[in-house]
Amino acid sequence: MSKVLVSDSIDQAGIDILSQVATVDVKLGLKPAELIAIIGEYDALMIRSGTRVTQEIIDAGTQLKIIGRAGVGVDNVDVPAATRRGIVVVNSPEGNTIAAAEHALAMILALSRHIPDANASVKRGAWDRNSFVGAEVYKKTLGVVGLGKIGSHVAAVARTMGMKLLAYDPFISTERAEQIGCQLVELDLLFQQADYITLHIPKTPETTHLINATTLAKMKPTARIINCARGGIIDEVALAAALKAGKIGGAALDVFESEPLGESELRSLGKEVILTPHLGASTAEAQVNVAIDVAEQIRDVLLGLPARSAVNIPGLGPDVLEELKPYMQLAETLGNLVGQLAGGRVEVLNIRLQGELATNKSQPLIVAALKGLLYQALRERVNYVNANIEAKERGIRVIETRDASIRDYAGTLHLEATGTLGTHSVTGALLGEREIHLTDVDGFPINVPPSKYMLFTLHRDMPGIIGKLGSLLGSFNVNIASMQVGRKIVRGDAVMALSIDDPLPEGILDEIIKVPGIRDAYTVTL
Ligand SMILES: NC(=O)C1=CN([C@@H]2O[C@H](COP(=O)(O)OP(=O)(O)OC[C@H]3O[C@@H](n4cnc5c(N)ncnc54)[C@H](O)[C@@H]3O)[C@@H](O)[C@H]2O)C=CC1
Ligand SMILES: O=C(O)CCC(=O)C(=O)O
Repeated sequence: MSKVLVSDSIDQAGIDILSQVATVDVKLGLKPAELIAIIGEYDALMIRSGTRVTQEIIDAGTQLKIIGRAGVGVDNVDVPAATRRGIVVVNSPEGNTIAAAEHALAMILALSRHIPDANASVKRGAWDRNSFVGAEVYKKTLGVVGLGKIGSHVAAVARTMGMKLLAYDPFISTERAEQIGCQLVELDLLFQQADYITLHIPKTPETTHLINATTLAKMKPTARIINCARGGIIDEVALAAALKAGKIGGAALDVFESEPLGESELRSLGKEVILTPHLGASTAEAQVNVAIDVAEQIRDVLLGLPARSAVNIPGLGPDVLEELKPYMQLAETLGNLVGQLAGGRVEVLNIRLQGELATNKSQPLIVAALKGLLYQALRERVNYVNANIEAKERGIRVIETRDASIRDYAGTLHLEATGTLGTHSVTGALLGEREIHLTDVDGFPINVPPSKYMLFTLHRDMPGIIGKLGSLLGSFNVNIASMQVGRKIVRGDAVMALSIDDPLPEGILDEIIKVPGIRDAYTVTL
């Protein structure tokens, strides 16, 4: 019989499901070394946010087939390490949506009416009605940053309380925002106009310290900020300083840069600050939902069936998967690339399956391309199962065509996306069995393997331009690993594809497009 280790507190409903197919050991509060010492015995590990599943733990889990996260965020799991070891990582993308949204709404009201401090004062024996005069949310402006599952629910409820809604989400269409009753605006405008700012975004390199001294300075002195998403999106030192100086009105935080919260200025502040110990998902209902959702997936995988919310591998049958695997990777890479070239808010994605890919068997490649396209917005939360639904919810129209007559390689995939940076296209193929190559960018033929950091320019093919770009990158200490120019006619328009060793430093794109002959430049991280 398989063995499952449950190392965080999980609802009994989940344990009951696991017990149908496995011996279940519940061991809470294990130290990393203790977990490393025993994980080798187990086929599956089920966790919440308390256990950090590091590379060492994954390496020690020699029998592990699946890690189940009973919740949304998988940032406490080293997913790439699990993927490398062939371990499926599953989560519950929706089981605690309502709980987290209601916690954010509770924070908005509790902050407005000083409920935690008023309660504490009565319990201390006082009857002080003057210190706790609050503010109404009716007719106030709520700025929702991140209009995904939780943000949308917060917005929908806030609307019924008579709040005016602004939203910032570069990956959501205007139509989708309007359906929820939100006006999509740029972040600066949201910061300037909102009375309440609520964060519902993942923590990514782009969102880390999104709320910092500079952005806090743009807010109203009465603004209240709520973070029930992820610690680290707010610079806590800057927030405490802004609150102390009266530069903003209040803050309610459920998540922290480091959890459990250690020494912090925030603890010393008064009724304008509410702190909860990562309780967003802590409702009886959500805990049953996530426990059942994740336990069922662990059970299925242990029985050799696919998982419905795998964050790192497709929920497809093993035969199809084996055959299509290299092309799935190609489709994902091209989706990610064209999404970044087209900018946010992609409205239309054209996918052409060419050559031997022009058959119905290749259908999963469409999902893989969408997964790649949505990666910048959703990170690990987009998977092969939900990519279609997520794209639909974002108002992305997918047009698929097949052309078996195009046979320059065995099979090629052509993707064209229209977003905030206009329409861009990429084509790719496999060289040999599985080496991905870009064969065309924006209609210009090239032949380069994609790399983690890339720079593309659209320029005029003329003497000296490569040298000038090389020197400019050199002056910013950017090392070029490879470079190729694609052109249709000599001295006409051309595309340059550069692989670089590190991400481009800020501001350099503006300098690049000043180089005479260069019309546009795009940087991507794959
Ligand atoms: N406090 C708690 O206990 C809980 C916290 N969470 C956290 O709440 C957050 C939101 O979760 P969901 O709504 O389920 O996720 P979701 O994936 O449905 O929505 C996230 C939204 O953020 C948007 N986004 C991505 N990058 C952005 C950026 N740079 N600027 C603005 N928008 C951006 C995406 O387009 C997407 O619409 C996550 O960080 C999740 O881990 C989730 C459940 C419980
Ligand atoms: O397990 C928990 O309580 C944390 C929930 C959470 O943050 C998530 O699902 O992303």
